[in-house]
Amino acid sequence: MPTDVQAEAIPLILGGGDVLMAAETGSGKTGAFCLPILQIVWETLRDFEEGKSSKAAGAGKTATATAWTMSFFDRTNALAVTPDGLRCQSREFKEWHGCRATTGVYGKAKFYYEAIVTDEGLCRVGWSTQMANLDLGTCRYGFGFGGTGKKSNNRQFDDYGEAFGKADVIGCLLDMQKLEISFTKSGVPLGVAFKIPENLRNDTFYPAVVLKNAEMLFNFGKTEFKYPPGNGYVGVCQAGADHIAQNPLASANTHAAAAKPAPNAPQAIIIEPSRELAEQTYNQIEKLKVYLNKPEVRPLLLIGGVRLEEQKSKLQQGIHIIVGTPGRLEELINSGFVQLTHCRFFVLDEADALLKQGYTDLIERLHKQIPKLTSDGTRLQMIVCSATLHAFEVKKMAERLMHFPTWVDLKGEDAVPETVHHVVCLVDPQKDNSWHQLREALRTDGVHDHDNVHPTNCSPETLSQAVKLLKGEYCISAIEKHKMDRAIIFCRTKQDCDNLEEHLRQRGGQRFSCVCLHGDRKPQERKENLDLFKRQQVKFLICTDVAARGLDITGLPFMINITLPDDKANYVHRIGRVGRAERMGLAISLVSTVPEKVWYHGEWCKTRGRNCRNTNLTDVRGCCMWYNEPNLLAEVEDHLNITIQQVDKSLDVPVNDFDGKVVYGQKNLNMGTGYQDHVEQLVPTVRKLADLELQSQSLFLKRLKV
Ligand SMILES: Nc1ncnc2c1ncn2[C@@H]1O[C@H](COP(=O)(O)OP(=O)(O)OP(=O)(O)O)[C@@H](O)[C@H]1O
Repeated sequence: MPTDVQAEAIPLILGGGDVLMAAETGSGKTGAFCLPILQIVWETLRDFEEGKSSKAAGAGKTATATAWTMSFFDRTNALAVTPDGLRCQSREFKEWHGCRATTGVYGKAKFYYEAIVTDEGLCRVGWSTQMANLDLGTCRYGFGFGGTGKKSNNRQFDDYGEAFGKADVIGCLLDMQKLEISFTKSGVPLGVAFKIPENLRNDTFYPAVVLKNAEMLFNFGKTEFKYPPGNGYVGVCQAGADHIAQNPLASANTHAAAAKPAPNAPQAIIIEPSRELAEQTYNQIEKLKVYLNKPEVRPLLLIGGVRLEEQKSKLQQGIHIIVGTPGRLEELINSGFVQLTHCRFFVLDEADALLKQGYTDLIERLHKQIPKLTSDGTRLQMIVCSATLHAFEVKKMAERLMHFPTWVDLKGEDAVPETVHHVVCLVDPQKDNSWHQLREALRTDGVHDHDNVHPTNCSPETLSQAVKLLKGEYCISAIEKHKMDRAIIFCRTKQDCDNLEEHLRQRGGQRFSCVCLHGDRKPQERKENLDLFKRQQVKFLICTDVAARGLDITGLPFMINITLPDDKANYVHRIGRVGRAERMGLAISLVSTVPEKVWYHGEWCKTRGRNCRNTNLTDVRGCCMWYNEPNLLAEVEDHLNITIQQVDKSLDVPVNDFDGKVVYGQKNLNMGTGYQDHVEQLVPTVRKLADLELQSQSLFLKRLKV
């Protein structure tokens, strides 16, 4: 059974659309893009084998040109054309992007079409010959009328008619008898704009448009014109066969690069923000592809930490889908080891993380290099997903790069799945003074090594140090209280992870067996540690935000936040490591009531934190800051529009707020709609309704008789 997001997104992707997929953690987004991609890639491979090289699966079917549309081919790269070929859009703010129609007209007759302005922005529309450049009106062969009330030909911009904008209908008239071009605005004639030079008398004229952050809809006469011009003009659609010519640049054949892809030219590129996620998605593809054989779909994982030679040799053997992290991927593309000629799917998983990690330029560079149409005429599809997709940067990127994307957004802005119970435990060193005499205290991050911290003074530094010590104790209490034998534990820094690992091992030995996953551990160790945890050979995985997103650990019951994440979106991702695939999960966040002084190594820190002891604050280019968790908590609550349940030091999770019968890590049998005995439950109510209906109808009939 598909999950909700899969039921929505898979048909859209199979149908050729660009999709922005925003659904809760653990809701099956990976399958939602891997399944349709595998299907289409496999179909395309099969067609190649059968010699049908240009069968356009999915998007391509609708995208092939019908007689009168704007061309998918004869256009500049940032101009998008809808699959029906009747709407053009460009979201470029700085440059003009243009397009010509698939068909043109010639000979002694009068022709007409309408262009409707459907958005704000700048438009210029009109006629051009094959010789014209796509920036309509800037050469001798293009004749345009612009929204600012100017006509232009050969870069000469003169006042004409009046300005036009959103919702206006521009009629474009071509009189090849008198050799005149004129325009109307919402039915009002604006007079002759251009005299067509005699030397162009026998040329074919094509409808043409150029846009700057704007959108226009075209009617070539297939549907009724809003303002039929009369006076002998015919819609271009209705022009006779002896008056029309195909635009030679409007056919896919003109782009016929080698139809069969080179071995190193994948059909899909999937970018992930971390090695672990890339590997997980790659494994998912490996699992799903077993249902598709002959031809075999070959995925390849491209991540740092793996020998380049190994990856290059795999590329030469032939690959179809690449899953990778941004750096390694770009390296191999730039050095020519990956070709983009046949890439028809460009997927950004955890897109907001990729953008926040500073990969915006890299993504744009890659997108620019990928042909918007493959050699067999299929349009590039872009799929972007995350549980926290409603970020400003994502929306901006979607506007720039995506082609009329559809949002699959089942629960609106960032939401926490019902399967995740999440609570906060306040750590208050002023109320809880157990830190005064701890015997086996956690080794802390050393921020206060040179401060005068002592239980007898209540300085901010002392309280901050106390919080660090208490959190080590609370973590153990949480584990013991909930008899956790499997949990993922998030710390803020790599050093905090290492210290907690040492603490748990010292305090519990095998009972608290644990491993770390963070950026300072070697790739091989990261992989081994994650595997150990997934195979349940260790109980606890201690990690930084490198593991906050996407990691899918079957039936993981518990998660502990030692500190709230700096980025509020990561709260959703961190707690989403539990409560996946309908299983229940409990997430406990330890939140300090007082400010905690923590490390923050900015770009000015020469060693980027390694052996750094600069405890000055960041405002004087030091490497520490005061972390204010109550504020962070308020931000998270505000973002999610909820109040997170608080529990006290006992870490009792109230059964009234959550269903006490829940077993974390298992599916909740009490959840759902109770459809099993749904009918029986409703029988008495339906019967009662039927009786009432009968009574009311009888009353009505009786009244009629009276
Ligand atoms: N149709 C399905 N039926 C049952 N289980 C499924 C289905 N689709 C996916 N799953 C399982 O659900 C779990 C979560 O899926 P996935 O990792 O794709 O979630 P996600 O939406 O990407 O979450 P995140 O936002 O945390 O990355 C996986 O274990 C996956 O195998």
